[in-house]
Amino acid sequence: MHVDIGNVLDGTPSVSRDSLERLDETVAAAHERIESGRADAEHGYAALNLPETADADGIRAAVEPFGDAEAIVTVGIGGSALGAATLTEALADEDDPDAYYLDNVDPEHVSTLAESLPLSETVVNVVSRSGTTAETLSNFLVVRDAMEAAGVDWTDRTFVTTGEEGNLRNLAEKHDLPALDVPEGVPGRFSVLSTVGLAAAAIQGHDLDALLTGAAEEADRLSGSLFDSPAYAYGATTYALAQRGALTNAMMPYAESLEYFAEWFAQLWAESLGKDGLGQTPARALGATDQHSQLQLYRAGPRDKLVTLVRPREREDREIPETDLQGLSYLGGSSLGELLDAEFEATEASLAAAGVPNVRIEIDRVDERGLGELLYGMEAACVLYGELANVSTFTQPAVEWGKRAARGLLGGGDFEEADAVAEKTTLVVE
Ligand SMILES: O=P(O)(O)OC[C@H]1O[C@H](O)[C@H](O)[C@@H](O)[C@@H]1O
Repeated sequence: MHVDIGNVLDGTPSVSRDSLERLDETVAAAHERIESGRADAEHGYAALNLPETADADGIRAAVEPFGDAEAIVTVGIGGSALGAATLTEALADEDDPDAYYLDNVDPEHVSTLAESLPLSETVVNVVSRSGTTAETLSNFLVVRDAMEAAGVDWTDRTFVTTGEEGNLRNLAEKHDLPALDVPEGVPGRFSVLSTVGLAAAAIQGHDLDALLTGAAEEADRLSGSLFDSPAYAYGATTYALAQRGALTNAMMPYAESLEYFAEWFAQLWAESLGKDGLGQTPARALGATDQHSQLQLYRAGPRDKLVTLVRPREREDREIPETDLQGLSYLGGSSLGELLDAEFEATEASLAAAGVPNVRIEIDRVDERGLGELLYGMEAACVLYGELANVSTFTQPAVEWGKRAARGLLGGGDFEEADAVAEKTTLVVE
C-alpha cells in the first residue's frame, strides 16, 4: 500500500511537516502499545495478528462441501457481513457463485431474495460473533423456513460462523451443522481476515494465502515512525487533521469493485473512533461518479473535511472507440482507465488547489494481495488513531444501547433503554 500525504501539508485544515515530526514521538509510543497488545493477543489488538493466526486451510476444508454452490448467502450484519462483502465484491469474476448479503431486515428485500434464490443450490453462511444478534437470527429463520417450504434440507446447505457460546453455537450443535469459530479477541469490524470474512471468499475460490500475505506485508511495514509505515502515516495524518477540524473523512475509491470497501471502512472508522465526543465521520463516495455529485461540497463546502482517494495502479482497461463526433475526437484512442486516472488526478489537484486536505492511497491491483494490504493497512491506521486519541477503539457501547432498546421493545427482556422510546418528544407537522 502506498500512501501519499503531501496534500495535507497546506490547506484548511492542514498539518505541517514539523507538526507531523512532533507527532511522530507519540506514534512511537503508540506503536509500542500496539505491539505489546499484539504480543499478548489482547482483545482487539489480536486482530492485527490475523495474517499469522488465520487458518486458511481450515477455512478451505470447512467450505469444501459447498464448492458446487450456485449462490452463497451470508446472513450477518455490521462486521459480520461487510468484510466478506468487501472481498467478494472486489474479487468476484463471472464464473464465481453469486454472493448475496442479508444484512438488513427489510421484509420486502428479504422476501425478494428468498424467492429468487436457487435454494437447493444455495449455501447459507450464518455469521454472528455473539450468536445473539436479532437481525441475523431473524433473517436466518426466514431463510430456513423458505428452504423447508421448498423441500430443501437446510441442514445440508447451512454452516455457521460464530463464537464459542450463544444461540447460534447451540443451533449448530443441535443440528450438527459445520461451524467455523470466530477467533477470540477479534471484534467484528476487524474480522475481515478471519473466518468471518474469508469463508465466502473461499467458496468463490479466491486465494486466501495471497490475501494473508498482502496483510502480512503491511504488518511488516508497521514501525515506530509514521514516515516508515504507510498505515501509520494514514492513521496519524487523519488523527492530526481531525484535531484541527477535519471531522469528516470522505472515502473515495476510484474503482467500482471497491465500492463496498468504503462501506467496510465506514463501520471501522465510525464504530472504533466515535467516542467521548471525538471521532471523524466517514462519508462514502465513489470516483468518478461522485465527482458529479458530492465533490462540489467537498471542495467548496465547510472546511471540516479530508478526502481519501484510493485507486489501483493497474487495472484491466478498455479502449474508447475512435470517433469523428465534433468535440469528442480527443477521447478516441485513449481508454476508460486513462480517463478514470485523469479524473482521479484532476480531483486530487482540484481539492489541493482549493486547500482541501486529501490523501492518496494506491495498491498495485485490486487482487487478493492488494486487498490484504489495503484492509490490514486501514485496520492498523484505525488502531493507531484510537491510541493517539486515547479512545476505547474496540468497544461500541452506543450501538449496544440501541440493541438493548430494540430487544426490550420486542419483548426479549426487561431493558430500561426501551423505556426511552415511550419518552420520545413529539412535534408533528402534517
Ligand atoms: O457478529 P455479531 O455479534 O452478530 O455482531 C454484528 C454487529 O453487531 C453490532 O451492531 C456491533 O456494533 C457490530 O460491531 C457488530 O459487527
